[in-house]
Amino acid sequence: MTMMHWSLRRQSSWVQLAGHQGTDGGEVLKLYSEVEANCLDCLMRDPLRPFVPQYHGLVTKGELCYIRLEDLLSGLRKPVIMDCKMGVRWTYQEEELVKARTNATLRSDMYQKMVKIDPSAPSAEEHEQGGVTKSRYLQWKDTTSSTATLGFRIEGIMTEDGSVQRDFRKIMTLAQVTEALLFFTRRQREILEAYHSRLLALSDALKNSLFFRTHEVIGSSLLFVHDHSSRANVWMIDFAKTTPVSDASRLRHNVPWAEGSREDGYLIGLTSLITSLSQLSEKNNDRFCPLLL
Ligand SMILES: Nc1ncnc2c1ncn2[C@@H]1O[C@H](COP(=O)(O)OP(=O)(O)OP(=O)(O)O)[C@@H](O)[C@H]1O
Ligand SMILES: O=P(O)(O)O[C@@H]1[C@H](O)[C@H](O)[C@@H](OP(=O)(O)O)[C@H](OP(=O)(O)O)[C@H]1O
Repeated sequence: MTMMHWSLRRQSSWVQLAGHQGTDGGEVLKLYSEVEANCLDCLMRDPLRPFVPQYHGLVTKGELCYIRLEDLLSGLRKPVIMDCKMGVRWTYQEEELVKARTNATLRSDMYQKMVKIDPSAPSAEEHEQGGVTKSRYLQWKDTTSSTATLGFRIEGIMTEDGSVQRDFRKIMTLAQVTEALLFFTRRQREILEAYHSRLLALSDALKNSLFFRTHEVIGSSLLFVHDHSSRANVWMIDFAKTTPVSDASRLRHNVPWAEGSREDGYLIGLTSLITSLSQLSEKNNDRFCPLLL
């Protein structure tokens, strides 16, 4: 499979098909989720459609049902990929917090992951119990990365040799984001400018999107993809936790989250990315690869 899985745990949720002759390219199949299928249905009729992989409906294979999606890596040679998890509250929906309070199961796997990253993160009580609740773990992840402050975090980067770097979770400042973007693009101005333009176009489309106005977007990513031919594109992916909001008139997407507000902070993240890319796209910026100037 050429697609990248940041989470090996979920690899089994995906199937990749070869492109058929006479079609535009390959398709990938993602394990069916009603929430995600509903979102993709709406998105195919929304101004955001050009920013989302084309959705071709459902297919059943054996006992499992899958969502058919355009393969965003189709036709690219040695693609370089960056997955940015968007929003100030990337991982948890409000109802998950409520559930977690009533059913505070201790997770030893999450405790282990926490200790591996920072042995001093769990409290004395959590150390004693050898476990943390899921909501505690997810909130800790959000607040110890740029998620809570910059409204997004870089989950991982796959370079053209296929190796995956996941050392970006501790990034907290815009200056560190800029360094990561320079690493990701290998300082190629054309690619940085292409990403910048694409994000500005996305920002416009979001303003006109009924889908965006009416949905709490949680756990969604922007997938940045380019290859050696300097083709560069950004896509919105993963809508498995994106849900409609009944009183949508109050959703702003650009304010911090307070419990009950259902705000996701998606636009805070987009603005951070645009700010960083616009600084790099400035004409006189001297941080590009000299050969490519
Ligand atoms: N349409 C697509 N074409 C090619 N690759 C894709 C496509 N959609 C997703 N991917 C790849 O698969 C990865 C995981 O996608 P996604 O987030 O939708 O799945 P997930 O199973 O919910 O994973 P996660 O646990 O990372 O949230 C993305 O980072 C990307 O590399
Ligand atoms: O990326 P990490 O640090 O390994 O942590 C996982 C990640 O936050 C997933 O989003 C989450 O699944 P959901 O998105 O489905 O909540 C999963 O919970 P899980 O183990 O309960 O599935 C976590 O273990």
